Amino acid sequence: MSEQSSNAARLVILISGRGSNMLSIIQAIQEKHLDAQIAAVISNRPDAAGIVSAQQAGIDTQLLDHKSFESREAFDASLIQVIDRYQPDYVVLAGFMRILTAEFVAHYAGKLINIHPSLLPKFKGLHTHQRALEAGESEHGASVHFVTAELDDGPVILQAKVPVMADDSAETLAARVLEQEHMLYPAALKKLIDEAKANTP
Ligand SMILES: Nc1nc2c(c(=O)[nH]1)N[C@@H](CN(C=O)c1ccc(C(=O)N[C@@H](CCC(=O)O)C(=O)O)cc1)CN2
Ligand SMILES: NCC(=O)N[C@@H]1O[C@H](COP(=O)([O-])[O-])[C@@H](O)[C@H]1O
Repeated sequence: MSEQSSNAARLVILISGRGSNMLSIIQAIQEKHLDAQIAAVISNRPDAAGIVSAQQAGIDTQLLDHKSFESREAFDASLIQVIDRYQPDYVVLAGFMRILTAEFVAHYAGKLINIHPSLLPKFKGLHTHQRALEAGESEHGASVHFVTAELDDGPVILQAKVPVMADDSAETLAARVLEQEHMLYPAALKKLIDEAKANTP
């Protein structure tokens, strides 16, 4: 990774799959659109392709397989121990597919964010694109929000909208939304980081 400023925001990114949103953040940092550094990328799935991508970018990676733990609480407690080694300013969920416990959320209150593929508060949860089509929505999109114990219910930081086309499938709509996500997440992080700097004496 290229050098960042000495006070660059430290990010730990959590993924479960390909990590395309993680890659958009890496690119924004490399192109100096985002004054941040990625301290680590952590996945709950051994097969997450994004882990290889992060390693190729020279970023420290950790695997914490949730299936190796007897409970959600035990997984989350172990995840906190791993994350806290890096002392992040923000914990960034990027295609991370585990519901986090209230204890985990409270531990990172105000610094835990997620990107969700819908215009919250519409379509919380999974299968958002199919649900938007079934609801006859004329527009759809993605939201970056603070994570709370309640699923996909936290304060929205930034949103991006796309039109729903008459011949859209869930796949074509998802692709249009994902294209916007890749601009939205770096923009949302920049907003948070700039606001934090403005509020720092
Ligand atoms: N407490 C919270 N945890 C998480 C939030 C949140 O807002 N509050 N956001 C999600 C991200 N997410 C949608 O944006 C989401 C992720 C996962 C699931 C889900 O049902 N997961 C299942 C397992 C699914 C799988 O492994 O494929 C589960 O955890 O049992 C719903 C929404 C991240 N966490
Ligand atoms: N509930 C969380 C969720 O559905 N996240 C979604 O997973 C997709 C893959 O992300 P990725 O390519 O960054 O891994 C993205 O569309 C993201 O919004």
